[in-house]
Amino acid sequence: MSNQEQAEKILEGLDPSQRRAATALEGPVRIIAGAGAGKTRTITSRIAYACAQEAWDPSRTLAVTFSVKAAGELRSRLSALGVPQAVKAATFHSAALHQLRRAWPEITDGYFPQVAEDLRPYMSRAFQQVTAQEDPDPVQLRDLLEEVGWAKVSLIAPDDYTRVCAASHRTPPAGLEPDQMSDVMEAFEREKSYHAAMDFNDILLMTCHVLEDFEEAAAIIRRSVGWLTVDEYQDVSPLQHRLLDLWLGENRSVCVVGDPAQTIYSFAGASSYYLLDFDHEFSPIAADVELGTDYRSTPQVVACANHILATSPERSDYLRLSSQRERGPKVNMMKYEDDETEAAGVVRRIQYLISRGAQAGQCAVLTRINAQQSVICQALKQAGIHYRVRTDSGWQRSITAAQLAQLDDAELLETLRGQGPGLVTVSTIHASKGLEFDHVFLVGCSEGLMPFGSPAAGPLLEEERRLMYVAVTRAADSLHISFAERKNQAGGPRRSPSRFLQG
Ligand SMILES: Nc1ncnc2c1ncn2[C@@H]1O[C@H](COP(=O)(O)OP(=O)(O)OP(=O)(O)O)[C@@H](O)[C@H]1O
Repeated sequence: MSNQEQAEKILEGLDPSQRRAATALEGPVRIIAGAGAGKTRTITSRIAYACAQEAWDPSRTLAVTFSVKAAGELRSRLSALGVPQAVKAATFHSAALHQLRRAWPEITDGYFPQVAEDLRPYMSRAFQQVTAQEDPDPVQLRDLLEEVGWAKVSLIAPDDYTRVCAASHRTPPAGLEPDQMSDVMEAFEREKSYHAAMDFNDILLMTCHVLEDFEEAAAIIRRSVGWLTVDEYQDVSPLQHRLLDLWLGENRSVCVVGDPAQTIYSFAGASSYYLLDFDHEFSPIAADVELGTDYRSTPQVVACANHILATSPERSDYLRLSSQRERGPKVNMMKYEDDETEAAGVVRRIQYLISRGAQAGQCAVLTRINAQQSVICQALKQAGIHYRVRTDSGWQRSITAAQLAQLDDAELLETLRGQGPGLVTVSTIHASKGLEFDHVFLVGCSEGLMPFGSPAAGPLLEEERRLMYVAVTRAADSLHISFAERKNQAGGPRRSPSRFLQG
C-alpha cells in the first residue's frame, strides 16, 4: 500500500469534523470535543496521518496528557494505527523528567535529585520548624501538601503567597496565618534540597528553569518537540502552560484538545482559560474544530447531560452534544429511604442487568466521595458480585490473586486494563474520567453530596456541575440516578434531591 493510500485509510473511520481536525497538520489547531465525541480517536488519527504522509518526523513528535492511564491509552491507540514507535506519548511529568535527565550532566556536576514518593516527612519537619508545634496530624499534613502543590502549579512563589491570600480571601490550611504558610513553603523546599529530593511539580519547574536559562540544553529539548499534541487541555495549570510555552518557543506546531465542560480539577490549579483563550494566544490559528457528536451515549443520556449544563452561567463555553445512537432506555431516577437501601437497590438492579446478559465489567457505580463507597461495596459483597474500587491511587480488587489466576489470558488482560467482564467498578467520579461503561449508577444525587457541600452560586458550584456532567457522560446505554433521603435508619437530616436534577 502506498503512503498516500495508507494515510487515506487512517481517515476512514472519522466524521467530517474529526477529519478536518486530523488533516490540519501545520500551525496551531484547537479541538473542542464534547464527551464521547472521539477526541482520542481524532488526535491519534491526526498523528498517524501526519506520519503516514511523512509530514512530521516521528522522532520529534510528542503527545502529552495528564494521567499514566491516558498516556498508555494513547500509546496503544497509536500503535494500533501503525504509528512508528519513535512517536512519544507520555504524561507531562514523564516527558519533562526524561528531558531533565538528559540535560542534567550538561548543566551541573551535582547528583540528579530523587523524585520523592512520600513528601510527608519533609512537610512535617517544615511545619515543626516554623510553628515549633508537634507533628501536624495526617489531615493537616495532607492539606499542607495540597496547598504547596496548588501554589506551585499556580506559579505562586512563597514570597507572593501572603499577597495572593489577601487578594483572593484564601485561608491557609492547618490554622496557619498566610505568612506562616509562606515560611512553611520555604522550609519545605529547603528540606527537600537538603535531602536531594524533588516533588512532582519540581520536575516541571526545573525543566522550565533549564529551558529559560540554559540555551544549549533548551535548544536540544526544543528540537525534540517538533510537533506537540496536548490532550485534556482544559485541565492545564499555569505551570504546565508555562512549560508548553517554553517547549514551543517560536514553534507553532501545536494541537490542543479538550472540553471546557470537563474541567474537574480547578481546586488543584487546573483552568479551562487556556483552552478558551487559545485562539487569541496563538492567533491566527490554522484550524478551530468543534466535535459535538456523542458516539458513546444514547439520546436519553445525552439529553440528561445537556440538561445539567443548560442552567450554568458558563453554558456559552460548553458544547451542546447530540447523540449519534439509537434511542435507549429512559434515564432511571430513584429515591431511597437511606444509604443502605439505596445500595441494595442499586445492587438488585445490577443483578437484574447481569441476568439479562449485561457484563459485570460494563457496570459502574459512581460516587462523589470515597466515603460513599463502603456501603456499596458491602452490598455487592453480600450479593456475591465481584467488584473493584477505583481510587486515584489505583485499583483495589475484591477478587483474590487465586481467583485472578483462574481467569483466562484475555479476561486477565481485560481485567488488568480495567475492562474485564467479571468485575463491577465502584469509582469516584474523578477517577472515572475518560472511562466508559454500558450501565452507570450515579448514587448520592442529593444536595450536600452532589453538589458536594451545596455551595452558593459561583465557581465551586460550577465545578460540581461539571463533575455531574462527567459522571453522566460515562454511560453508554443506561443511566441510573439515585439518592437516599437519609443517611441511615437512625435519622439524620432529611436530604433533598440535587438541584442539578430539577426542571
Ligand atoms: N467517527 C466515529 N464513528 C464511530 N464511532 C466513533 C467515532 N468517533 C468516536 N467513536 C466512538 O465513540 C467513543 C468515544 O470515543 P473516544 O474514546 O475517542 O472519546 P473521547 O472523546 O476521548 O471521550 P471522553 O472525552 O468522553 O472520555 C468510542 O467508543 C469511539 O470508538
